[in-house]
Amino acid sequence: MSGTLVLVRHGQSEWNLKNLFTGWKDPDLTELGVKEATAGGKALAETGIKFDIAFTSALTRAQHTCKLVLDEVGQPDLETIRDEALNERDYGDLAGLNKDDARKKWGEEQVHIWRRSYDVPPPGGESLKDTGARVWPYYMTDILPRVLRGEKVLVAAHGNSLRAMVMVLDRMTKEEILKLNLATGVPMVYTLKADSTVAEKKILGDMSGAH
Ligand SMILES: O=C(O)[C@@H](CO)OP(=O)(O)O
Repeated sequence: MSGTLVLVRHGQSEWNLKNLFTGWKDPDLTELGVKEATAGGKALAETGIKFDIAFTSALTRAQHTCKLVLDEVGQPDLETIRDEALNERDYGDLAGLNKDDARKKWGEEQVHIWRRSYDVPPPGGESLKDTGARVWPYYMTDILPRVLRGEKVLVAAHGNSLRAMVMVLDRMTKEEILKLNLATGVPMVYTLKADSTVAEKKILGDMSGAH
C-alpha cells in the first residue's frame, strides 16, 4: 500500500523579504508569503487530496504555512504535530545578518558554501549534514512509517530541513544538493513504494525562480 508525502516550504517570511539569514529566529510570513502558502494549498486542493496528519516545525512561519494549506484543502482542524527536528538549519552567528553584507564581508563563494554545501557549517551553526542528523531520524521514526501504512502526510517546513529530506528521497549526491533550491509555497508530492523509495514525484508549481 503506497502512501503520499507532501513537502512544502513555508511562504516568504519577513526576514526573507529583508534578505536576512534567519535559521532558528522566528519571523512570521509576509503578505506575499501568505499568498504563496495559500496558492500551494489551492494547488493541493485541486488534486482532491485529504491528509491523515500534518507535521511542521517549532517555528511560526512553517506553522502558519501549514495552517493556510490545511484551510485550503478543507481540513482546518487536522491533527498537526510540531517538532523542532523539522526546524530550519541553525544559522549560528550569521542569523540576523544581511546576506548581501555577508557576501561583501566574506565573498560570494564562501557565503554560497555556507548556504548550500553539504558539510561546511556556517560559523556557530549547522551544515546541511548537521541538519540532516536531526531531520533524518525524525523522518524515519515519525513520518515514514505513516506513509508506508498508506497515510497521506503533509510536512510544512523550511528550505534546508526540506533539502535534507529531498536529498535522501531523490538520492542526490553532495554535489547535486549544492544546486538545489526550493521555492516557497510550492508543494512537492511524493508517492512512495513499500521499500520507501520514490514511485512518483510531482511538483505543483514553479521551482525555477527559487534561490
Ligand atoms: O535564512 C535562512 O534561514 C534560509 C532560508 O530562508 O536561508 P538560505 O536560503 O540561506 O538557506
